[in-house]
Amino acid sequence: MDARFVGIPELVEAPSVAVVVDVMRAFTVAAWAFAQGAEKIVLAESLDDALALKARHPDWLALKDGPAAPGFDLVNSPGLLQSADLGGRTLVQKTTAGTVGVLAVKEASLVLCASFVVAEATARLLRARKNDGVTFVVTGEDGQADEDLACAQYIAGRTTEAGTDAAGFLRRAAESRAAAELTEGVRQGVHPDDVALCLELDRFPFAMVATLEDSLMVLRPFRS
Ligand SMILES: O=C(O)[C@H](CS(=O)(=O)O)OP(=O)(O)O
Ligand SMILES: [Mg+2]
Repeated sequence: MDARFVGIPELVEAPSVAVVVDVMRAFTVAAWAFAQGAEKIVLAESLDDALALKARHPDWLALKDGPAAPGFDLVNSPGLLQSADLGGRTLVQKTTAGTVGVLAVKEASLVLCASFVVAEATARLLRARKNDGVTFVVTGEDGQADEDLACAQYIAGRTTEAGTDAAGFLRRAAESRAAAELTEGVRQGVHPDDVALCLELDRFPFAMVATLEDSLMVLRPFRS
């Protein structure tokens, strides 16, 4: 498998297969939402779009990163989501990096959203698909976020070599700028357990696949 690692600004044309990685925190949060029972997550283009979708579907829950805001029900924190009952619910998610990365590759034939908590399930799906080339979208810091790059490189390694050791990749994520900002209170809408929850390798057995449904990008868990 030929693995390419790119930031969002480098996405000039849609790849065939894209794995969009956001460890801290969008796709750790998405996985937790499914673990808490959510049926699907609609990835919104903007905060206004998220609120408009919720207005059209009053039973949907809107989630954003940063501080809580009027009209939004949830923030982008795995620690805060852990106690939410999301059974059967649809979420609308809008974040700074993760959801933007997915919308940039919505024309791809296969779009996976990934983080360490679904790493092996993501690699398993890629192994089963036997793709020649996979584009990993490193969503944070215009492709420089080391927590996302480390996770992408780990998943690429697991896809081709089952024995890839996670320790060094997890260490890089733990030492990343994002981890420091979450720990030091630079970012808002944070639970004290967020960094640790983002570093839980293979916490969940499912991958996450995003598909276009009626012109919306919709994320669902995929159990192989
Ligand atoms: O919620 C997050 O950690 C970040 C946003 S920010 O860097 O705190 O503004 O969003 P994400 O898209 O999950 O990287
Ligand atoms: Mg991030």
